Amino acid sequence: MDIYILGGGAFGTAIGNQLAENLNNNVVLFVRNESQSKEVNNLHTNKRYFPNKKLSKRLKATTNRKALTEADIIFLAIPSKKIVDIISNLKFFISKDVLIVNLSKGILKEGLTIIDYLKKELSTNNVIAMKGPTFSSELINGAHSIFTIGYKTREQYNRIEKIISETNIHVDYTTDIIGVELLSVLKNIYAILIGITDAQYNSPNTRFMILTKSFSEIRILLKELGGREDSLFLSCGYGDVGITSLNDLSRNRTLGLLIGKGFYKIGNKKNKVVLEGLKTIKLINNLLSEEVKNRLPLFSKLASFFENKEAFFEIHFDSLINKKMKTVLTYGTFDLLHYGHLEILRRAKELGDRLVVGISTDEFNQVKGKNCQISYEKRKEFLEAVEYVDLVIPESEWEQKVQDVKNNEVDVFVMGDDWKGKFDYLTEYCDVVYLPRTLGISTTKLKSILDK
Ligand SMILES: NC(=O)C1=CN([C@@H]2O[C@H](COP(=O)(O)OP(=O)(O)OC[C@H]3O[C@@H](n4cnc5c(N)ncnc54)[C@H](OP(=O)(O)O)[C@@H]3O)[C@@H](O)[C@H]2O)C=CC1
Ligand SMILES: O=C(CO)COP(=O)(O)O
Repeated sequence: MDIYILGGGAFGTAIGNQLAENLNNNVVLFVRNESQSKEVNNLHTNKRYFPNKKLSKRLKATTNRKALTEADIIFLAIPSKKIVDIISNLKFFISKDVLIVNLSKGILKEGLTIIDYLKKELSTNNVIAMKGPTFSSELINGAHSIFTIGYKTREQYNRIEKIISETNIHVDYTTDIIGVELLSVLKNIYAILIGITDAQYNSPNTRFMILTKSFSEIRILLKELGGREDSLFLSCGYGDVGITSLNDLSRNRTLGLLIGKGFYKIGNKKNKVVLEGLKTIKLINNLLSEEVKNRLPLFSKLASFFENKEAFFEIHFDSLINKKMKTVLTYGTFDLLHYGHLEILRRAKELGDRLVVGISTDEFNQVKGKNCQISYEKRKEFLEAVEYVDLVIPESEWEQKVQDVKNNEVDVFVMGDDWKGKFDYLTEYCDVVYLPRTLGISTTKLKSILDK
């Protein structure tokens, strides 16, 4: 298999050297500097990145763009901010059949993933992600290391499986390519935060408190930005967040340590080190609504620190961490449960941590003149099976709401906006929110379809 690696820096060299262990792989680093190419080919070293390392004699290098036309697989091991320039310069030498593997841990302007950019720019779907808890300095020394492959077709996965045999590279895999891309970006952001925390507190208790909260925020971000929650359990998730946040080999964590100790000046244009996390905070922040940001106190604090060029990063534990548990209350009949119901329950739950749902009893429905298809007991069972719902209580009369709010220590009362204004009297006891209804679906509509 002919493998070309764009980038002969630390990571490109490390992974190339390891892939060269497999005698069926012809591995070539594509570099921009002729003297570096000669050094790799003749002296089998790349001293700028690994001063003490002799590389495999089987690892080659080139500066010749035409050579890329021979590739079966091309790996991208270049900083994300350079990708657009480099690919637009090389795209005429990259054939449609080649498998492109993105190793770079960043996103592009307007939140475009590198994968989506490559697909569009190279007019191909043959693009996959490969990210893991893998420091170059470890990989170059042959440490057993794992990556998550974010792929779409079996053929793509097979090709990777083939080239990693006989090496110390291992893989887990998912079809959630976007999740793999996002996690590789988010882990850098939170590694900066853990670095700051360690510099300021040097306390395992505090570190793991912030790390636990970081995982909760990463989970929210992953879901909001289109990834799958279960990808967090792969090596690109817990693995990469862990290695980058907790190890001083990480550049992002080191940046956090410098900020925490007061050494880092925001806006330092002279920096040559690849700091993917720094660039991505703003890009991710621009993608989020205010409602989502409110659920991400750690991320929001970091974003405002960089945006406002604050002099000192301070963790206000009371506001950042000791967020009081919020209870949300809503009411309904929930007859013939449908996706409009699920939508309102999901959005209600997002306003707090615990969702209580009052459902009208069969007797109360009679008072209201409502004809229900499903009994109270069955409707209760349905609702209890919904993951957003924590408690179901009976609603037997109109007047019970104030008492329910008090009994359940409710912070937010939520109803669909068809009730707008009707429950404003509850603002004396809690916040009152009217959520827009989901268009195109209602129980009335379902009943009329069933009647026909
Ligand atoms: N998938 C994974 O598990 C991992 C991925 N990474 C990612 O890999 C990427 C590269 O990181 P790393 O190797 O550590 O960084 P390095 O700084 O060590 O290397 C960067 C490479 O990119 C090249 N480069 C930079 N600018 C240009 C340009 N304008 N034109 C052509 N080449 C350029 C450099 O060339 P030159 O030497 O000539 O300056 C160098 O070869 C990052 O996105 C990083 O996040 C890192 C670790 C693990
Ligand atoms: O991605 C990495 C380890 O998996 C390297 O992290 P840094 O870029 O923070 O050094």
